[in-house]
Amino acid sequence: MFTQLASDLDPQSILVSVGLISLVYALLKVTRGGFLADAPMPPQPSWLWGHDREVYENDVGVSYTKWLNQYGYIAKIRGAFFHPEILLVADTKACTHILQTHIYDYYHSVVVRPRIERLLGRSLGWVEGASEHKRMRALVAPALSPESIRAMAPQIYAAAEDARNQAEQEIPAGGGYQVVNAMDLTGKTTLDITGRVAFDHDFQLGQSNDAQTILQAWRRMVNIGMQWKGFMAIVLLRRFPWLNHLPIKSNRGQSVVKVTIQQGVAKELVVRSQQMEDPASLKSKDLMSILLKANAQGKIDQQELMDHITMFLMAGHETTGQTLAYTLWELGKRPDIQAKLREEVQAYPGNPTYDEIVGSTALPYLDAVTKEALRMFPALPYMERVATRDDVLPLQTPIATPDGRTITALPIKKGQIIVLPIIAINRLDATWGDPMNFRPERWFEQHPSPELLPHGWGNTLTFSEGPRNCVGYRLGIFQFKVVLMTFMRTLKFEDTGAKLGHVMCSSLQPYVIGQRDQGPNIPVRISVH
Ligand code: HEM
Repeated sequence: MFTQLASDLDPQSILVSVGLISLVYALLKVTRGGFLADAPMPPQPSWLWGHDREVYENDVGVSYTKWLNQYGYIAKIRGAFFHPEILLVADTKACTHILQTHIYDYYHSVVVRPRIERLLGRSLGWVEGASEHKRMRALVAPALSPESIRAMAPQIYAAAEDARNQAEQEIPAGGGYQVVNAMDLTGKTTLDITGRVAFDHDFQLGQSNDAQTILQAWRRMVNIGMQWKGFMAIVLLRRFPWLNHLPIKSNRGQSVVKVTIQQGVAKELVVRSQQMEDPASLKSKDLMSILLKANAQGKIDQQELMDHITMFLMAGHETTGQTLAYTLWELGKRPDIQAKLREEVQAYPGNPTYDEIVGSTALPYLDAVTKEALRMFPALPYMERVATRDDVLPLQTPIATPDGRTITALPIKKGQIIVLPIIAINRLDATWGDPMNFRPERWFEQHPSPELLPHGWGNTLTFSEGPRNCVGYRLGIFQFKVVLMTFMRTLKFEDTGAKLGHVMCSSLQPYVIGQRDQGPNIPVRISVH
């Protein structure tokens, strides 16, 4: 009966009772003020929503960027329902402290971790603690090394060319054009690449049943998360983590993608492995061989195998596909940049190797467009952590306290929630000058303040930094460049005039303003050049 009752509840219907509970909570327990007194706070938070509602109602990152521009590289905000203060950290030294030197003292927060588990399982993005994390990372990292990506290159080029040819065939002949959702085009291309290079699985350019089921399940989940109830779910789960364990609809809905993958393509891969003569002797360094071998040797059980497949299928394609879609949109709005990029890639003879394409010398403008796209549109716009012990954050840029002192370090308490707003860090005025301008040329210039630049790839925080940075960043960048180059050679992208809004729903999600209920969409006009 309890299960039935709980499953009928959605975040909106429990709002009133939760409001009352949180009021009692607030009266019984001092949950704010005090420890973060030295950090500046934007004025006038709502008594019930704190600053959370403003963050949600603005475009992704806009409020964080505004506050950090205003107060320096540290600020604190109030969370909804009397949540203890949340610390926003953009200071480079503090980021490095959290993400590199003290990484294992900062766990994914109570909102993030159970969500990752429901979405993708107990794989690398979920695991905590030095020894388990290092074990999983050491298991999969060889599949994503430069050596492995060199071996994948022909398949990545083949998949990109197949996707481009298919797109060309769908364009009406005789100088016609088609309006497509760039998210669909790039999403199925990167899913196809991930299937081929990591799992030796053919998603038939997004047309196979497996591909359709996975893409549709993800889209349904994102559509729900993009609505008001998605915001409510996040603030409620953060305030009342025990809600994570209730079988409410919004929690169960997040498992659909994982279940779809694990009952479909992952199961099929496992069955295939059971038919192999001796998986323990597999020599290949592709992800599937590494996982099957580890399973056959008893190093990982079948559930862990399934969870790694799920994590890598989704993390491997969704992030890169999204950034590519945003790039096609920007290039549609900026024909001058598109023409310059096309000129460079068309002049390049043949397909560059991994080593030629990965640096900035063989195709410098492609490299600059890639860095600019990843700076402006980080697929994961925020990271949220919780301190597992009392700590002191060192600061690169001293901050002025509300009582007029200047401090160079900020003490924090165990349990402190910290948001590392990647998208805001990548768009700060003081660091980037004209951050909202898509300007690849900036990557040929001297950045104004090197000590203020993040320490992650390309001086951005897009792939995070340190021992838990994105393990697939080399593959992400390589497939991004290959697909963009392949499309640019013969396809032309133009603006449709649609105005986009952006929302955080597990990752950065675009929608056409006025059509948010229709889900992620970046309409672009596509023709043969
Ligand atoms: C443009 C593409 C990509 C972006 C922007 C991106 C971004 C990120 C970020 C910011 C993190 C850190 C998240 C956190 O700590 O909360 C991360 C972790 C991760 N990424 Fe990526 N990623 C991309 C592509 C990929 C690809 C292609 C793969 C796999 C083939 C991948 C697999 C992972 C995994 C497994 C982790 C967890 C690493 C760990 O905890 O040790 N990502 N990614």
